Amino acid sequence: MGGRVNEDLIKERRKCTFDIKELTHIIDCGEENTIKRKQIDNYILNIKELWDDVPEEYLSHKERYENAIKKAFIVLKVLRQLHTGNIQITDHRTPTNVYSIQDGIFRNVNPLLIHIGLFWSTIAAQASTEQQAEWLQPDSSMIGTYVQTELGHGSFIRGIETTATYDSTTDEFILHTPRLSAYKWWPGGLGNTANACLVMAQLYINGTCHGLHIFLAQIRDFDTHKPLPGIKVGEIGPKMGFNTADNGFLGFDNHRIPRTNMLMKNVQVLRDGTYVKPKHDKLTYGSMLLTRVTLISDLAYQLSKAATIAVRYSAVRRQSPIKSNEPERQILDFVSQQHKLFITIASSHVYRVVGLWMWNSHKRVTADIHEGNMGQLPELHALACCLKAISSRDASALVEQCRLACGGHGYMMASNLPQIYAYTTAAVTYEGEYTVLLLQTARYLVKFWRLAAEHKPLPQNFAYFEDYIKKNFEQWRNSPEGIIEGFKAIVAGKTKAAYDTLQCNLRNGREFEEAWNMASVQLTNASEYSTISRNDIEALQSRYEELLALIRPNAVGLVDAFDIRDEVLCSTLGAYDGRVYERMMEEASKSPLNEDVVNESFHKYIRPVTMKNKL
Ligand SMILES: CCCCCCCC/C=C\CCCCCCCCCCCCCC(=O)SCCNC(=O)CCNC(=O)[C@H](O)C(C)(C)COP(=O)(O)OP(=O)(O)OC[C@H]1O[C@@H](n2cnc3c(N)ncnc32)[C@H](O)[C@@H]1OP(=O)(O)O
Ligand SMILES: Cc1cc2nc3c(=O)[nH]c(=O)nc-3n(C[C@H](O)[C@H](O)[C@H](O)COP(=O)(O)OP(=O)(O)OC[C@H]3O[C@@H](n4cnc5c(N)ncnc54)[C@H](O)[C@@H]3O)c2cc1C
Repeated sequence: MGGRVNEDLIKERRKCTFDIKELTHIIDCGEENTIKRKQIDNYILNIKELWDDVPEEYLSHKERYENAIKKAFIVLKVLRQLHTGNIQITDHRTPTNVYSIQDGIFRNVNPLLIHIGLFWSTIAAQASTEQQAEWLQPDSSMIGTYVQTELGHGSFIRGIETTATYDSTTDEFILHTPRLSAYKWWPGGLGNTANACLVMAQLYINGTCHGLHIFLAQIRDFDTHKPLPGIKVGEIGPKMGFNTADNGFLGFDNHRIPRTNMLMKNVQVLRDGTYVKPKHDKLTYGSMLLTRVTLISDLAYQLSKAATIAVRYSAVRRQSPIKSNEPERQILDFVSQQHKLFITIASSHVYRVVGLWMWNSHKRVTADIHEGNMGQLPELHALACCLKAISSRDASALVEQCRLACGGHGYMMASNLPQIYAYTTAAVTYEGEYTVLLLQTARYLVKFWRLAAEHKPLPQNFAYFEDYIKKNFEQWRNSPEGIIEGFKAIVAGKTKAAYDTLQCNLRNGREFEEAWNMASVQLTNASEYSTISRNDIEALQSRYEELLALIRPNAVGLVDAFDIRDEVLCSTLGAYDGRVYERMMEEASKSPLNEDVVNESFHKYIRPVTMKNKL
């Protein structure tokens, strides 16, 4: 759409006091990455077949999927060309995320997300060298997905009921779904797209259960795409979001696969049925760990999208004067609006930095695991659980806050904020539900509190537990370092309170698991345990208000620095030129309800009633 840039946005950009490009390079982890990202954006944006004339909200459930799958395979082809062509992507999961352009292409989810993001990466991480050589061919016919959750079990995966029973007479595993609750339910791409999958199932050898293992199973014919005999597969129906992802269900009726289809890098079943244990029995959960780490950066990116839309809109939107004799003000001038929006910008930066840090930690710990050293895995798991849980919860709350900050127009699908919210809030549940993951972190913290309480040696990371017990905490200091000390006190105080409740429940004769359940609200909530006083809180509050005023002139510059193209933002409210009302009117004109001046329902249903007595 042509036209001049909104005057208020022009003024905002002139006011900015820092170099926007420099911040973009920092966000991208270097100018080189910015250049690479822009090259890829331009390359993909020039593929005309990837862009729709009709907004996808007007398509049916079936049409949405068909449109998305058409685009997904164009994107897959591009990806393969990019990997072999002039523009090299070496590490597609880096938090700089050159893949962000897909948000614009799909306005929803790539139906091949799990194929690319989980299926291939699980094979790469958990299959033996020989299996990888066979399965990871660039021209493979396999379109796969990651099949773990069942109708009856998602969080408590030890409860999974699908079985893989070794038959040594034929050298095969028999995959079986014993009852309705054991049907696989949810995997992305399973409904219509995938012809293969990685299945999490309970391994049985000679009547002994060895727990959960991952198996590669073909489920549809590579040529006809019909389900193989013994496979019942389909799509689960419309959801709050993710409607282009054809999430599916799957049941096995004694479906046979070769023994060599169990992922055997860390654990093996030999020809005679001998079971060779892994070095750590949670290595099978490795894909969940990696996805939790990756998600932190993805959620930071979703926050930057929501902030960009809401800040630009707030600079363009004028409503109400502050003083009655003045003209109406940009809504960005209201301090309460700044509070809603600037925290979203800040949170995006926080989770971007933390996501990068976690990404590097994951790389380091994985390298250690390759060398046989599992020592850092529990800490990484505890951190990934907590950070995935809070980043998803914060991100969905803040995206919703940005939507509300755009008033009624934020409720329009054309603002794209409802879609970003639906996408973001799903992350609170998938890949480990919020509370369930927080309880994993609590379990880790309580373990170290017990050591502290028993005056046993603690790792350096937990020295602050000892400080808390010895009352070595400093008085509150109103500074970044002081705030960190305050948080340490809160964690220590909260862990102590939960631990004490746990001990009290145990003393009262409860079994540990029951006592844990009773303490679980305390184990997941945070309270104020620091030495902060009422005066300190008031000082912090006024410092915060001063900072809002300092950020205000740079607000548009800060979101411009995220450098998200209009084609990715897909928002009438958030486009770079700020021509909000023109874009809204243009989008409205695409509604099929505007095709006829008088809709035919008038003649069928309305007129017979309203004109009844007059005919
Ligand atoms: C150009 C365009 C291109 C487009 C291309 C697209 C490509 C995109 C690529 C990348 C972009 C990425 C963007 C990211 C977006 C991603 C979107 C994702 C979409 C949706 C995916 C959803 C997938 C799923 O949901 S899969 C299913 C996930 N399910 C879960 O997470 C289940 C949760 N439950 C559990 O994990 C477990 O049950 C549990 C951990 C809660 C408990 O397990 P348990 O009962 O076996 O254990 P215990 O509680 O008894 O604990 C025992 C012991 O083990 C430790 N433990 C547990 N887990 C782990 C672990 N993972 N690692 C290490 N240790 C572990 C635990 O701490 C205990 O230790 P103790 O010492 O205390 O005994
Ligand atoms: C959009 C989307 C995509 C998905 N994609 C995939 C996929 O590709 N592959 C796949 O395998 N799965 C997928 N899933 C499934 C997802 O991983 C699970 O839904 C998720 O792990 C939560 O499990 P659940 O549904 O069993 O929830 P539940 O565990 O039934 O949660 C319900 C409630 O019970 C509480 N609860 C459960 N256990 C405990 C406990 N021990 N202590 C305290 N409270 C507890 C929870 O906190 C929650 O409040 C997807 C889900 C969604 C929404």
